[in-house]
Amino acid sequence: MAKPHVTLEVGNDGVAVISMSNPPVNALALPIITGLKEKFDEAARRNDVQAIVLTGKHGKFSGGFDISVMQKVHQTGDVSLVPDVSVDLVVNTIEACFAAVEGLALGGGLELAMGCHARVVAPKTQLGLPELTLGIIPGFGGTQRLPRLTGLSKAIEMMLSSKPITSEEGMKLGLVDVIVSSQELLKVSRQWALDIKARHKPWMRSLYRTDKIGSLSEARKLLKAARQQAKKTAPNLPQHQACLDVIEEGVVHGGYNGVLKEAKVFKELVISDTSKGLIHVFFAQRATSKVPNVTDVGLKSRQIKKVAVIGGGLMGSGIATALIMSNIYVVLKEINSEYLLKGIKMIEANVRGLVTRGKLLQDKADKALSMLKGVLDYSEFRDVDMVIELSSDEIYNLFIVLLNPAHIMPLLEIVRTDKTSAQVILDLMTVGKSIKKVPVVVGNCTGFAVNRTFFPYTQGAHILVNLGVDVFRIDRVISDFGLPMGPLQLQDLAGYGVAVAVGKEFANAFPDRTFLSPLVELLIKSGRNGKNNGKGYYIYEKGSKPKPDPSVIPIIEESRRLTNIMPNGKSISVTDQEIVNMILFPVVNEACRVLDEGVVVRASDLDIASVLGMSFPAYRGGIVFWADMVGSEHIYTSLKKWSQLYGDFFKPSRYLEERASKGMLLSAPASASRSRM
Ligand SMILES: C[C@H](O)CC(=O)SCCNC(=O)CCNC(=O)[C@H](O)C(C)(C)COP(=O)(O)OP(=O)(O)OC[C@H]1O[C@@H](n2cnc3c(N)ncnc32)[C@H](O)[C@@H]1OP(=O)(O)O
Repeated sequence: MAKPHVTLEVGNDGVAVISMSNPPVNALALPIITGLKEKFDEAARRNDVQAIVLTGKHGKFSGGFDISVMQKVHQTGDVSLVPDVSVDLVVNTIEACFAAVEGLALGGGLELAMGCHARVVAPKTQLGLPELTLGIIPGFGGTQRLPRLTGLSKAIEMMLSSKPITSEEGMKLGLVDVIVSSQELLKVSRQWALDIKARHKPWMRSLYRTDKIGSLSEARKLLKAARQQAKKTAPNLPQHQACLDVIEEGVVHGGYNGVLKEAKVFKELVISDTSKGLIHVFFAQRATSKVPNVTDVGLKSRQIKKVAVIGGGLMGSGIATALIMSNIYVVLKEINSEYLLKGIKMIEANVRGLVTRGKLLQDKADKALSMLKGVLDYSEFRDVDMVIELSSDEIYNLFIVLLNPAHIMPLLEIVRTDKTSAQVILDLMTVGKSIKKVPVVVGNCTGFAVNRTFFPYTQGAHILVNLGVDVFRIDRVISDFGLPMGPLQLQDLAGYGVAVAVGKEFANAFPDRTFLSPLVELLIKSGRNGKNNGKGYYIYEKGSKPKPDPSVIPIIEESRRLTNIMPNGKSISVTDQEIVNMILFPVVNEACRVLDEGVVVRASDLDIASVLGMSFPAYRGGIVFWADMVGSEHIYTSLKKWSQLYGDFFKPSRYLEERASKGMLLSAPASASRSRM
């Protein structure tokens, strides 16, 4: 592959076209930034250059600053690896040129384009500043220029949500000056550049505009509302408040001062734990697409247009929903018309639910439902490209595992056994991606990757409850840590039937480390079934948030009497941090076993599985990454202490012990010989 480079071509019209080339997305790698500086200098020196157009090769402007540079900063702690671009390049140099943009201009890419005098953009181009998803803020002047081009309110929305807009919306907002076809992009850009140079069109230095910012009091009102909103929606994410502070600096003290503050805050955030976690997740998610002996052996995935799904239960209908929504025909097979009708109704309800929640347009919903056909025999299977069998999967030595609800949960576990062909895995990965899931290839074991790793999660909570810790405190502490809800509320949500069935399965598979809590059975006996019947640890009423139910306390006390594990019959006293650790260190311990047995290809796959399958906070980088940040030695000594006090549930695994004693990262590659795949 060609190295990242920047070219300069000067036409007879006197326009220099500076092009960035770094496939696949023209990320602004260090050689690109150096190349840009050199080519701009060269263009400024040359007498034959009248005007400059900046563009990207391969149909894309730029996907932004090279994120791997920030990963290097995390590995080395050397923040000086991030070049000074915002003042040095954008303010001092690029402001004299014109951007010809197509495909995408994200992050630093859009910031370069905004630094230019005008933006000539191809249709359907994605324009956005997604930096906050990486734990940082825009660092090439974006926090200052976007509000000045689109208005403060829209700019705040774009940065805080990280969602891109299209060129068409950008045109309405003032971010885009003109939309032209991709074929005409360069021609029109050259003409614009010459027109502006000749003063036929006005010069626009976006950094110094004030017309869209509004009055200081209006701006402060907007920023205050955004701060309050961010406190609620992103309580553990420092970059949101920091971004608003930097925007405010520019509003109060002018764009240039805003740029200076932005550069300073960017460098502080880039070394934050949040950025480390989120950037790890960015690359970890992409690494799941690289599966040894599947994606590196020259195979091509087959096109899957029609899939037969056998079984229209909860899982089957969820999978069928996901498939039809991605334009894949589905033949849904059931054993009788009653079940078939039920399955179809469930799919219709899934699709309607998405329309009601504003996630799908009605015409797309109609189109999706038209791709579904229910059948009672196999005659329609003639021309299907794939059959997904949900009841007796073992026959095929292949499983796919989706967590409920299957059409919403983003993770797809593809379970590979020694008889599964690489081609089938590859085809499934492709289908998985086309139904907008993230496929992770895993080995076969009870619970597969996610449920196996997280089986101690609820059990740890039950031990704590039986040791006398308040149920609602446990849930609060875990949601403050960053999971969407605590383990007991999660149990309410899943229903107690699931808890009993899953509990039995794990008790059989791992009797040495299963804590048998009588609590769920007691709750069922008292007529509770969690959210399903409105009564669990919490009371569920339509339209209001779950409320802790004080009448559950006597049931919990009964459970404590039965288990009798409180030391001297007294509740243990623990800090909030200890609650987090007593629940999550056993999960890390199980993750170690999963790594040791080679159930996942690499540790970062388990991070992605935990983030997408359990909603483990992405800004903590996933379960293994978080554990390595905490340190294996601390986890090991804590577990060892608790195992002596409270039993084998906490007993450290061999893998953890070994790594802790050697001071090794848990994520360092495990020995290949133990792989289950
Ligand atoms: C100072 C500045 O303000 C700071 C910044 O600019 S930070 C960067 C901001 N930009 C972003 O966050 C965009 C990140 N990229 C993306 O969202 C997506 O890659 C995309 C929408 C551009 C393309 O998506 P898609 O077509 O699905 O391709 P995707 O698989 O994600 O990426 C293709 C390859 O490009 C790499 N890549 C994409 N953007 C990159 C970036 N900004 N830096 C480094 N590598 C990048 C990916 O890692 C992947 O590499 P791989 O093939 O080796 O795994």
